[in-house]
Amino acid sequence: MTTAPATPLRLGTRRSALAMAQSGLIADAVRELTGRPVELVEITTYGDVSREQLAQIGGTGVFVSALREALLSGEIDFAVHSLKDLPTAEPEGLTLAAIPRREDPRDALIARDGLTFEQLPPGARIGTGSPRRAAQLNAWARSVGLDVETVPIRGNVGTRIGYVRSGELDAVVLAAAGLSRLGRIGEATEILDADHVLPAPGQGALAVECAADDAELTALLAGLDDPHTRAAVTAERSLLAALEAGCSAPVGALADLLGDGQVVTEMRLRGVVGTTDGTTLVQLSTTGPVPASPDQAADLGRELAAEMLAKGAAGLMGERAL
Ligand SMILES: NCc1[nH]cc(CCC(=O)O)c1CC(=O)O
Repeated sequence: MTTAPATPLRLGTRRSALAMAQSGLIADAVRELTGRPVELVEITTYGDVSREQLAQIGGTGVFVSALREALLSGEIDFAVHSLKDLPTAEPEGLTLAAIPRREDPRDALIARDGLTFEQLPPGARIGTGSPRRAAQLNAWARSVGLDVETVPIRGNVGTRIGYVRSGELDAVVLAAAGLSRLGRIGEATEILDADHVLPAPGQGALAVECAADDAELTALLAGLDDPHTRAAVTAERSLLAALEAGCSAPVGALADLLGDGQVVTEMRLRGVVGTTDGTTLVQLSTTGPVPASPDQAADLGRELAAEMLAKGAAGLMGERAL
């Protein structure tokens, strides 16, 4: 008896090197898990704006929308996003079927001459387009008497590393996970401790999205889900949502599961919001029981947000990103 070859699952992806790497990883995992063929479908955006201009008006949002439209129209079956680029509100008709185990959530420094942050010389210029990174780097510098300057930059990972290689900047800060997925983590000169720089909510995690009414695919993809990662990022994103901050707000958050040897005993959630010059930070931490459900994880995020708002967090988020 012969069986017809299974119809390939269509995975929609952006064309950037990072998006292709992330989609490739998930495509491999889906093939292994289901035995089904997976084909990558490149999604481009239409209109009269160039890619350069797209990046300037906050490119990722535009691409998230394009992928989501392709999902809703049935042009593709599923899509992979960097969770940190997804707005906290989930759109009607779509579901985050899987949040796989996340990579290192921390930020990484790529500095010239192998330097670490605290080894940077006076006047050093550090490139980052993120007000969250600028706020925390400037606060850290201040606390150790380091005289450095953060400089706004844009562009994809390769472009940003290029500013250091060309000598235009002394250092840049990028997500360690993105560097790992591009095979460039070896270029990091320091992985920044979360006690100094809290990552963006959801950083290092991928989100696999499909149509909510595609029950068969939702069930297949659920095999890639990591409940611990889902709990952690749910707490981080609920903190972000409760602060009513957008994805470009100067908000950092990291949830981790604390253990006693092999046994996970509680979840800790740390959050920060600050002015980009680093003169004022509201930074708090809380712990709760290991969440039994994403809803319970979200409660921890809302609790910490309430405490941060009581300490003046709202006033720090009005500041416009540089
Ligand atoms: N906003 C761009 C973006 N979106 C996701 C990542 C890296 C991968 C991740 O955080 O999961 C990056 C690059 C960066 O911040 O260095």
